[in-house]
Amino acid sequence: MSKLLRKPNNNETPKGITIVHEVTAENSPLEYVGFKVVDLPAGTKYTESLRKTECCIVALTGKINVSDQEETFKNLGTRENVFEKKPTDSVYVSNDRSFEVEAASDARVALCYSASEQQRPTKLIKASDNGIENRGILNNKRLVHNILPDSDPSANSLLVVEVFTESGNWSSYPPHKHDQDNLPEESFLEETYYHEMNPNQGFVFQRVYTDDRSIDETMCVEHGDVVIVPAGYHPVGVPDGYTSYYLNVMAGPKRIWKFHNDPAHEWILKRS
Ligand SMILES: O=C[C@H](O)[C@@H](O)[C@H](O)CC(=O)O
Repeated sequence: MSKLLRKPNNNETPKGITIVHEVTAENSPLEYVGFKVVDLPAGTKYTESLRKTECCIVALTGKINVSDQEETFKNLGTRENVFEKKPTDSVYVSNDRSFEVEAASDARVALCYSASEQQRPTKLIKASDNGIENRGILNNKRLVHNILPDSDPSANSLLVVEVFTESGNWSSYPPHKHDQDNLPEESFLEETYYHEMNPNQGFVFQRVYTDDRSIDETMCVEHGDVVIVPAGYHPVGVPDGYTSYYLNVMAGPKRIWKFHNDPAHEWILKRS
């Protein structure tokens, strides 16, 4: 199995909380991005103290209350299933702060991390704050919810976005990359994909490849899997009959999303 593909670990804690995924600098090739998926049964609490990292807490499904020990945001979350395709609520918590996530119902939460030195205010990112985009044409149409885009100055290095791709369509397509710290041409952002499928027995194909093919992995990605993108192009193809969801976390030396399309496939954009 590709080293870029992570199956759910489902590590249960004594409190009954399940750490579904945990991607760190220690267990991955990533230096800037960290990622967790946590399942919280109703009534349980997950707490964490951040050091020099910032975190965007995304209420993937269910209802949660989030506190940073100074403010409490109650009744967050808008959906029981991501495929309701409603934007959801998130909370940005900066470095050197602690937070608590309390499950008001059974909940699945994504914790999106990146390096941060300059502490910023905690911020509720309401579902209605998400920038909505219908991106692409023909068979590369997708729905994008910009949760924490580079146009939002709330964070130091973190970018968070979720994408829905319908049956028979491609996304992150034409293939693009952002693995060079070479602005204004391109920015360097590592990336993680957290995937869900509807129906959940489905799969997508995701390829991660570099120009020199030093990385060239084509993966069959299933419901609940994570794909790690340290570098390279990273297109996703969705088989007929299924809908794909993924949550992206990106971070790098500069908080700008400036990607470079694979020249071999950029002609795709010229069709009407
Ligand atoms: O670089 C960003 C990620 O690849 C996705 O968020 C991608 O941009 C989604 C898309 O445009 O299909």
